[in-house]
Amino acid sequence: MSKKLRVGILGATGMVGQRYITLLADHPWFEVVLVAASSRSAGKTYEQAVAGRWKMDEAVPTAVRELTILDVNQVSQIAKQVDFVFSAVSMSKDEIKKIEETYAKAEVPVVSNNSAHRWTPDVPMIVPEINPDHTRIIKYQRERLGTTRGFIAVKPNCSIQSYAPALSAWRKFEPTQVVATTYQAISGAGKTFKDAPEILNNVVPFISGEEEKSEKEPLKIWGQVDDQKREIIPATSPIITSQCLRVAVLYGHTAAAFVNFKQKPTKEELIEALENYRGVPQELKLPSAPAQFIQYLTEDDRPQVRFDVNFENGMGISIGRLRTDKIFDWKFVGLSHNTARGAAGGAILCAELLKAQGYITAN
Ligand SMILES: N[C@@H](CC=O)C(=O)O
Repeated sequence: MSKKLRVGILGATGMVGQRYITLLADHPWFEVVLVAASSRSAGKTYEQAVAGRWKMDEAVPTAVRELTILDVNQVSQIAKQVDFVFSAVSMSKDEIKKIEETYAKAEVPVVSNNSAHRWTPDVPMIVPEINPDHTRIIKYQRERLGTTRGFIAVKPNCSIQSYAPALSAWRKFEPTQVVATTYQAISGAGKTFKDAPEILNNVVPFISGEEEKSEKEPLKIWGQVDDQKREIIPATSPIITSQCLRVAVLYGHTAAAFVNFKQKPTKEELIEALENYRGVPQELKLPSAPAQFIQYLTEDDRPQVRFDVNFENGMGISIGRLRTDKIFDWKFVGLSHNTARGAAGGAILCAELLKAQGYITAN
């Protein structure tokens, strides 16, 4: 068996960092050898640093308990010890942009959960089933950064994962207009019910920056690599408008969506397109790839967070309630796991794709 790639987690103590740690505990290709966080946690063991703030159901994996946390700003020291890093650092957007680029320039591939670089034109924003070919922009990014190994790749916001996969499966029917209302879990804000008592018996109709991300990010994912401009040119349709609400759910973002199409597909055609949607992760059988990317549920009261959020270990998308509408052509409800597919799990699948394509290698 070939040696595992050495991974560092930047921002290892936060909720997304903790999810990386648990999802990577028995990963066949990657081994967490380094954990980094802010200077407040640096010098502590991982177990000490997360004591009293560990939010996962699983115990802290034995292999990382005794790792000493490094300061994320110790870039050259960290660069020597890893083959690549996952970034879930919590800083201002400008600081994140800068530190992720510093790692890339230190020849460390960075797979990021943060939004800071999502609109950097030569940074691919990847959902491996949808736009695996966008990774070819990395050669231009490396030329700009002056690197041979280092680069930045990002995953999109968790809010889009409940409806963008269905719209991707339906691209051939040319969606023109989409309304998507999301009902987002509190873990998306890094909280549990213990930290967020204000959400009980409540719906909060505002999540900062979320609606813009929900409307724009799918367009970059459906865009094209322009070899002349050396950037990814976003698609111009469909027009998406969205409202994002925080609800009293721990894990699972639900979307209620309406769609108009240029072509006029039947319900059977739409369901068939969902169920047969396969991508490179399924073809290559990447370790975190769901066998079935999208399931269609026929029961009137599904998808439900309680029953469906863990479909395919939280890496599959559940769609249901597809029906015609008085104003739009079709409406449907979608559900995705926001910290698995929507955050750390999506980034791990992205890193698996990058390894399979030869962009992440042993240093
Ligand atoms: N911003 C999201 C998290 C997704 O990445 C949320 O607040 O739910």
